Amino acid sequence: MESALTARDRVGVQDFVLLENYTSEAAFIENLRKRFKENLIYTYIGSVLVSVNPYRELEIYTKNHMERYRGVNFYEVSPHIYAVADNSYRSMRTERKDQCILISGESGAGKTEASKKILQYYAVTCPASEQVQTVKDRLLQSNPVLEAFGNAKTLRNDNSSRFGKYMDIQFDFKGAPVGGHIINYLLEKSRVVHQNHGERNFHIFYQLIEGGEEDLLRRLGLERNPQQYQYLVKGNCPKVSSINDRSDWKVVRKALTVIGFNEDEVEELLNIIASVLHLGNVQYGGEEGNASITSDTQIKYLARLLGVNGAVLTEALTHKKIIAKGEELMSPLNLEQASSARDALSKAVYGRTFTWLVNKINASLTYTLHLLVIEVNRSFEQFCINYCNEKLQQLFIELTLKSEQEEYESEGITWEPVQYFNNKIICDLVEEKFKGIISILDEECLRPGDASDFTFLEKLEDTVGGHPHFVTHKLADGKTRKVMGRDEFRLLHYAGEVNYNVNGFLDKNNDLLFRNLKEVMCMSENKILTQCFDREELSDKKRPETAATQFKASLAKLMEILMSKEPSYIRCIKPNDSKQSGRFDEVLIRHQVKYLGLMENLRVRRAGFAYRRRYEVFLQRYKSLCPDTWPNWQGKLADGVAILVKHLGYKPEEYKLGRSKIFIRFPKTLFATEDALETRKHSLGESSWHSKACKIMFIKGFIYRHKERCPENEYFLDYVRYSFLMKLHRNLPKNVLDKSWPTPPAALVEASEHLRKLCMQNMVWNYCKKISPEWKHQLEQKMIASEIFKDKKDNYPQSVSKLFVSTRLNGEDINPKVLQALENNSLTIISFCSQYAVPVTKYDRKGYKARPRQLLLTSSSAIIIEEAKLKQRIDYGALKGISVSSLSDGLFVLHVPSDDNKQKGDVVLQSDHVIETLTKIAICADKINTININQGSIKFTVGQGKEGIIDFTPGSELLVAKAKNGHLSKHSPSSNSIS
Ligand SMILES: Nc1ncnc2c1ncn2[C@@H]1O[C@H](COP(=O)(O)OP(=O)(O)OP(=O)(O)O)[C@@H](O)[C@H]1O
Repeated sequence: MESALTARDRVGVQDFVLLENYTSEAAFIENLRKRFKENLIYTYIGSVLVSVNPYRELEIYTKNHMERYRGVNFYEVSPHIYAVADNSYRSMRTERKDQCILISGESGAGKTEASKKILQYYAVTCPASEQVQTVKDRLLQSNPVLEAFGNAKTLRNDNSSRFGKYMDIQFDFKGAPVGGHIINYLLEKSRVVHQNHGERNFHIFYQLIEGGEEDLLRRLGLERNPQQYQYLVKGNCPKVSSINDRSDWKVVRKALTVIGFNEDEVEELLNIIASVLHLGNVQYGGEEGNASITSDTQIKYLARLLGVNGAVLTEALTHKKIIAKGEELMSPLNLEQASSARDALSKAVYGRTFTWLVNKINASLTYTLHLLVIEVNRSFEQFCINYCNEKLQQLFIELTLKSEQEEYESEGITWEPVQYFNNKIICDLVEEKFKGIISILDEECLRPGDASDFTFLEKLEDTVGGHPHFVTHKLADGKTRKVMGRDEFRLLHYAGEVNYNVNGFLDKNNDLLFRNLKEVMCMSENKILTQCFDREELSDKKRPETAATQFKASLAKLMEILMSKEPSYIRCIKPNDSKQSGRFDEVLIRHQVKYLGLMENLRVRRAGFAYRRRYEVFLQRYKSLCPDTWPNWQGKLADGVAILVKHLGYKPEEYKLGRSKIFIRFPKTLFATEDALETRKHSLGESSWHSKACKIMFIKGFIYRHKERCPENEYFLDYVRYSFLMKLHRNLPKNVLDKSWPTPPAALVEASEHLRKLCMQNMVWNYCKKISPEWKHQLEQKMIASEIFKDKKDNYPQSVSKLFVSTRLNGEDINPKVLQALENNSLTIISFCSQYAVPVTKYDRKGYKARPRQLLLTSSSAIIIEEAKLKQRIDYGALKGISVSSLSDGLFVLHVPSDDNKQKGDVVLQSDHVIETLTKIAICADKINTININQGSIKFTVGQGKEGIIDFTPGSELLVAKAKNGHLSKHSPSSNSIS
């Protein structure tokens, strides 16, 4: 890390703990921005890796890069995901402690990509025997399969994981991966039956339809058209440009084989996928309260694909089994109930098959260490995920604090308490027994009577209504009420407020499948489904656990696992919502910095000291800065460091010496030391060269210096060349305007000139590469202004440093509404469009200032409005010319064609930004070469063929008067009078 400290102004700091102003969110974001601009997507907060999605392939994941990070200390190389992967792996091997890598961030932030990068790193760098190679292959191949069944296109991410997963990789004592395990949390099953506009169902459905061979589709009774399937048309988005379903199908099909699925299993799996599509097409008709299935085509396919009896399935899809007075009765379902029973079956079949698939993959391998937190935008799931985030944040802060505290303790440094927000209060609000939101939800789901989402909300108000982190519409103050629905509750999470709509909470929490549908599935002959629907479930009279309680229990288990491991963290950030590379949307990023708790993390990490290093590392790096430690320190390491920092003038409050490490409190102390080292390196380099050259024929070389290169002068000439290059290296021009260049020795004049040109080309190239489109446009306009006005108009030089403001006179984008309102002469519009307009003043023939006018520019014409009454449209194409004086005034004349009798004559205008205004008009009107810059006077047409003249005379103030000769006379400050 130290290697890049010198470039910190341009590329920011590689570790946020080195930010001087570490409590400032603005400084944090600025640092991210600087690095992102340079394609540096990774930055540390201590050992936490912050990663910003580049949305483009970067050349930083090659085998060479992997090699660079292998076995190297964190701080010796620039931040990278490979450093985290390698560090965890080495800690596991050397400290014999289980490791885990936690990856979090919102949808599309890059979690899946991050986990793949880690897997690839291990696959390439870990040792492997032949047997291990199989595990490695399976490990990598499980990804496309999991993604096909668990990922979908959402508005935020074309390949969004719709389940949370925890992967565990096991390594043997030699460090080779020998196995793994995946736990999946909360698959978003509702996606199987419904998708929001612009979103898709899980990828596998489209892959099968697009890529499946003809006879396979025939067997499954499927058509090659996703529009035919009710479960695939809801989002109205069957095709996605970034996804190739056909080739993905091939990848998945092959991967299934690699991870050990035989042909029969694949066949059964695809039967299930196809049957879900057929289920979606089951249509109901019949009278209200008595649903019947309108066509038996689907049932025929379903019976075959699911291996069930068609008639029994039909009955189960239209009836519900109830037990009255010990007798079983079949009660008909109405249309709505039947549709939701059908959808519940589809969700259960797909959800359980997914779990089966994950277990099957688990059986085929034995492997890793990370958690991906999904982000779902549906209320109940979002509630669960945010609860999970809240727990992870709690763990994160606790563990960071704990490890800081432990380090201080082991180093014998007094711990200074850190103020931080403890989110236990929010975790309790959600999970506490009897009193927490989950308990209240379960109670409503299980109690007899008419429980509904609304009674749940009321119960919440009664029970946790007074909690400082809980609000509902009823309990809120007036302001909050305006942004809350009556069917919502709001939680004040550590990361901010979130409103949850209670609709669907009870249903999703119950996640019930009618008993008779379960019975049908238990009778299935499909081998996968027989494992998914266990007959024992039918005899178990106990109610199955609710979804929230299951989730809470699995989270508790997860926390236990994580607590027992050494965690590493990767925090992923999404730079914009449009999946564009190079776009840094500050508002969105600030939200994530908050949501991920990064400032809190930095505060805790920076609480005491910004920087710490082991004595030997510190001494090795900086020993040349002190005569006592250079070239080698022979005594105790701690004493060497003490002498070194004393020599460097560190003040006592700037550092502490622990048992094996030095702790430096402020980044500026480290930076100053680093800068001193840079300077020292140059002088060291020169002096060693110098002494060598002196020893060998230096004087002789001097005497022969003007001769051709020969044995007598070669050392001398090399030395001269070396010192000139070193001098150049230290004094290179800083930017394209910096024309300084060290004087070369006679022998290097030509080479120096070549270098100077190369250096300039390079700077120009770099400058052009970094130029934004807006800045390019600005420069182009400035160039045109220079062509027109340089050395011709007195106030041109003052305009050079002032930026042209795009909103002042924007040639384009005039809102059509504005134009329309202008046609109607509506006054209010003037203020509305003021950002596009420049106030101008008209001078009438008597020389009085007339009422102010607005000049609006559009791409094809200018419109002049005078208090919204007078409207004149000047067509740029027809403009005869533009005249302006050579003095410093802002007066100018637009000459309009005299045969246009709608015009009242030429337009005389005044602008405070005359150079900018005229440049922009000249560009729009294509009149760059025909601007008349007049010395004495300008003629203009007044209308009906009459002429007026404006005389310009230099003066100390602006004055317009009607002179005796009838001309308008304008005293304009000359360039001399403007200081
Ligand atoms: N390091 C990276 N290099 C290049 N592109 C990336 C990188 N990380 C992410 N991306 C791009 O961003 C997209 C979204 O990333 P990814 O699927 O990993 O997000 P996610 O956080 O897992 O989202 P979700 O929670 O929705 O699953 C990827 O498909 C890829 O195009």
